[in-house]
Amino acid sequence: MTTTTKKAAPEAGEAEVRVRDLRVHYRINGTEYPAVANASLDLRRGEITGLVGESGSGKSTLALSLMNAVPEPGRIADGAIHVDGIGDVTTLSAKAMREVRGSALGYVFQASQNSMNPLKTIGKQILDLGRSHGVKDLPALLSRAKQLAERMGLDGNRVLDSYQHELSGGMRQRLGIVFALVLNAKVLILDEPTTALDVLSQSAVLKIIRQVHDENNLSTLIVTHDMGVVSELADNLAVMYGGRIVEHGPTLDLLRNPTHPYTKALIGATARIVGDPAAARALPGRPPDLTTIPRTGCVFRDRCVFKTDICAEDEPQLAEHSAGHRRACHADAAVVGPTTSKGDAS
Ligand SMILES: Nc1ncnc2c1ncn2[C@@H]1O[C@H](COP(=O)(O)OP(=O)(O)OP(=O)(O)O)[C@@H](O)[C@H]1O
Repeated sequence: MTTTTKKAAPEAGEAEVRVRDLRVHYRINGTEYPAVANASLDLRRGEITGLVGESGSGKSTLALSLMNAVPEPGRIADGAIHVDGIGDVTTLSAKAMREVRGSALGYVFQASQNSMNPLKTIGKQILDLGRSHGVKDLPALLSRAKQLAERMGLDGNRVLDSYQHELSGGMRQRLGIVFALVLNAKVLILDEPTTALDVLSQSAVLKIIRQVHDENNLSTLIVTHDMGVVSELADNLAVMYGGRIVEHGPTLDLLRNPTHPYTKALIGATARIVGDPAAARALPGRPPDLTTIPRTGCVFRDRCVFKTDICAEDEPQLAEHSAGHRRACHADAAVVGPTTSKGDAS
């Protein structure tokens, strides 16, 4: 007789989500182009990971893949995404995926503040969410939603009785986070969670995200093009360019010792990190779009001040540079960092 033992949930620091060799394609005019290529990333229990990079680098596509929710004309072409207790989400049926979305995997998509149901109050939408996931104690669910809304600085009773059009963009963005957390998801994915907020509300909401993350020992991924936003919040940062993760490591280590020229340039362009807006330097050039991402060699080489001949021929692979710090670059790490000159983070 065989006995099955339920696998224990991961301890703090263990990987709850493991993305391996992920490739995601979009089809444009009959041709498939990779928006994410060879991406491998762990989301660890108790840690906030910031996924940063300029617009178009593939961040949202990677985040959507974690929910197996890449829209047409996109598809996950290769790789695996293991979520603890669920399995490889790339192989789950649509029905199984619907069950885990929201309950195990909480998500706030970009612009989700515009995607609430305009015909139902927020409270009714919370009840619908609960029913669709088989929640028995609906009053308890509403009370948790109210508490979370209050944590987000909102008037709980008022927002639950409101329709979307009665709420500001900032209020809706906070409510998006409430929806993501109300079913006790263990993995939280936030795509640009604070873009509709002014700077003060932004930092208040980020603080609350950190508290709720800590209290519930979550594995959290925050996607943003604004390195300043996540540098104060995330435990580790993954930097994307041209669909690749080009550097990944503990936040402080990465900010002090960037080992990829793109990370270094991003840091130098972020006034909040540099400290002096006048010293922040915009990145020269523009990122590639899907059709112009180089198919061979390093995707960043056209904008790289450290490029050599090999960069046109051979794509650098993400490899360990120091404990927990990975980079994909042919240039010597010591030549790229640390950031000390004017305009760099120091
Ligand atoms: N539905 C789609 N059809 C075709 N191409 C797409 C689609 N969605 C995204 N892309 C392309 O895929 C690439 C990656 O886009 P993605 O939105 O993942 O990047 P991002 O880093 O999240 O950027 P942003 O911060 O602007 O959302 C971009 O070149 C984008 O134009």
